Amino acid sequence: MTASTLKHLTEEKLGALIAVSQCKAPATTWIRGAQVLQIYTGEISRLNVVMFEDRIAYVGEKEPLTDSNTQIIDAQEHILVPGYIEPHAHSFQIYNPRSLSEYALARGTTALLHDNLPFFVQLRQHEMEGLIEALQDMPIKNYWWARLDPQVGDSALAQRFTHERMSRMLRHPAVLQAGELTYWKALLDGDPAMISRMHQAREAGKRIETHNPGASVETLNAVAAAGATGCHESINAEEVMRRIRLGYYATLRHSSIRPDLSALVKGLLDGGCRYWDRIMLTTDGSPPFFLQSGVIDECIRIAIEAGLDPAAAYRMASLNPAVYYGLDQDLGGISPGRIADILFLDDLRNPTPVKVMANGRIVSENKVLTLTLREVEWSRFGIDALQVMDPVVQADWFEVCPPKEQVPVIELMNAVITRCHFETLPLIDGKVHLAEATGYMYVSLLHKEGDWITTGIIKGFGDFDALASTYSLSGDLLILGRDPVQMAQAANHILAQQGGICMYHNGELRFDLPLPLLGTMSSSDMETLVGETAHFVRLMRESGYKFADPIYSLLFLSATHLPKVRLTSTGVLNITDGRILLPARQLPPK
Ligand SMILES: Nc1ncnc2[nH]cnc12
Repeated sequence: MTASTLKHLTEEKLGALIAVSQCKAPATTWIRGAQVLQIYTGEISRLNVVMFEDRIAYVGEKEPLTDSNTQIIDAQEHILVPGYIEPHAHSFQIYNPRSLSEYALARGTTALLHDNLPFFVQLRQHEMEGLIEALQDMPIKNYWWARLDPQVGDSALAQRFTHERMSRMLRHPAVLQAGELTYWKALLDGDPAMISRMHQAREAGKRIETHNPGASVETLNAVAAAGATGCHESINAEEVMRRIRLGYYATLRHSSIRPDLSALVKGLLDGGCRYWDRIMLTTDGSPPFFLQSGVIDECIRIAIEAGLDPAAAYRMASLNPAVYYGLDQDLGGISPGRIADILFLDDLRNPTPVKVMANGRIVSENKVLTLTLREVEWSRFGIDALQVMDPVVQADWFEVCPPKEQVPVIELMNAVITRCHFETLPLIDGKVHLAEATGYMYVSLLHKEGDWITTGIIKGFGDFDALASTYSLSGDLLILGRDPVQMAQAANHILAQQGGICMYHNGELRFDLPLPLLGTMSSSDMETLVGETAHFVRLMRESGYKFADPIYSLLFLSATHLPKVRLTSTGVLNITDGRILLPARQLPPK
C-alpha cells in the first residue's frame, strides 16, 4: 500500500505548520477576511484562515507573514464552511466511484465513504485493494465500507466473504466501517460466521453500520449489543430518537426511494430534539437523475428549509461524520491542523459552494471542477465488461408454468417493496398467457452465464413490451415485459453489448444505456447520466410505472434483504418464510 487518503503529515510539515501559525514562516495561502462558520460553536466571525500547503495553520484575527509566493484569496464576500462528508455512498448506481467523486467534489462534498459490495463480490482481493488505492491521493477523500454479507440469496457470492478476506478489508486504513449489515437476522439468530465478522470489525476498531428498517427497540438493542454503531434506516422522528437513545448515530436520508429528510427534521424539531450531534446526512446511493440538484449540499439545503438552525445542518454534514469516523483531527472543521477542505458560500442558506478548496487548492468554481481527477484504469482491477453468455435467449425461456392453478404474482408496492398474491390468470397448455391480462408482465432473472433462469409474473411495474437490464444486485439479467419475443430481443441486445439497460417497444429499441463496467456502471460523466436516467424515468412513467425510482426497482428485484418476494438463483423466493414459490429452471449446457 503506497497511496493514502490523507496527504502524509511529515515532521517537517508539522514544524512548518507551527512556524506559519506563529508568523515565523510565510503562509502558502491566506484566505483574507471571510466570515467563518465556526463549526464547533456555531458562531460566525470575520477571520483570517492561513495555510501551509494542504493544512490549516492558523484561524484568527492576526494577519500572517507572507512572501511573494503566498497566495492571497480575498474572501470578504464569502462565508466559509468545512467540506461536506457523504458517509453512505453506493457508488455503483449507473455512475462509478470516480464519476461520483467528480460530481460530488464540484458541489462541496470533499469526502465520500463508498460501499464495496459489487466490487468485493466480483473482484479478487488484490483487485479490490488496487481499486481502493487508485482512488486515493485525490483532492476528494475516498473512504470505503466493508460489507459483511452479499445481500442476495446466492451461495456462490456468500462464499466470497472468507475470514481472511474480511480481515484484510477490515484492517485496510481506507476502510472506515463494516456493513451495512443487512443479514442482521442471521446475526441475531446466532450465526457463527456473522458473529465472527462483527467481532473482526470490532477488533479492527471500525464502526459498524446496520440496516434495520422498522426495527423495534428490542431488535436495535440486540444489534447494538453485537457492535453496531450507526443506522440510516429511520423513517420518522421517533425512529431517529430510538437509535440515538441506544447509542447509535442516526443518518437521515434524502434519497430517491426515501426522500425523508425534510419530514425527519420537522418531526425532530416538533418533538423538541436537542441532540443533533449524533446525526449525519446522506443521499444513500441515489441514481444520477436524483442528484441533479446536488449531493450533500442539497441535503443541507433541505434541512435548513425544514427549519433547522443552519449551524446544526452544516455540522451534521461535516463535524459529526468526522467525529464518528475518528477523523476530526484532520477533517470536519476549519481549524488549525486540519486539512484545508474549505467551501466558499455566497449565503449560509445556500450550501452549494461558489468555490471549493480541497487539500488547500481551489478545485471547483460554480459547480465546475477546475482540475481533472486522475483517471482510473478500471480493467487493471478486473472492472470490465460483464462476462456473459452468448446472445441466444429464446422467447420460450420466459414461460411461467405454475404448479397449481393459482399463480404467485409479485406486486410492486413501491419502488422497492413487493408482496405476493396468488391469482387466477389465463393458462394455455399449463403456461400463463398474458395477452389479455392488462397490468401484468413476465419477469425473469437470467443467470449471466446462462446456467439457470427464474421466471415469474409481476404487476405494478407498468405495462411495456420489453426491458432488459444487467443492472441488478445479483449481477444477473433482469428481463421484464409483456412480449416474450421482444424480451428475448432486449436480453440479446444487452448480452451482445455485455451490459446495460434497454427497452423495446413495438419492435423498436426505445432506450439503450450501455453499462460497460461490471454491467452496473457507465463510464460517462455524471451530467450525461443525469440526462440519460431522467429520460429513462420519463419513459417508464409513460409506460405506467408509478413509483419514485424504476432504477432501484431493477436493482432490488434480486436483493434478498427486502420484503417480501424476490427473484433468486433458486427461484421466486418468499422472503418471509424462505419458501420457493416458483423454482428456477436449469438451462441446457452451452
Ligand atoms: N442496501 C443497499 N444496497 C445497494 N444499494 C443500495 N442503495 C440503498 N440501499 C442499498
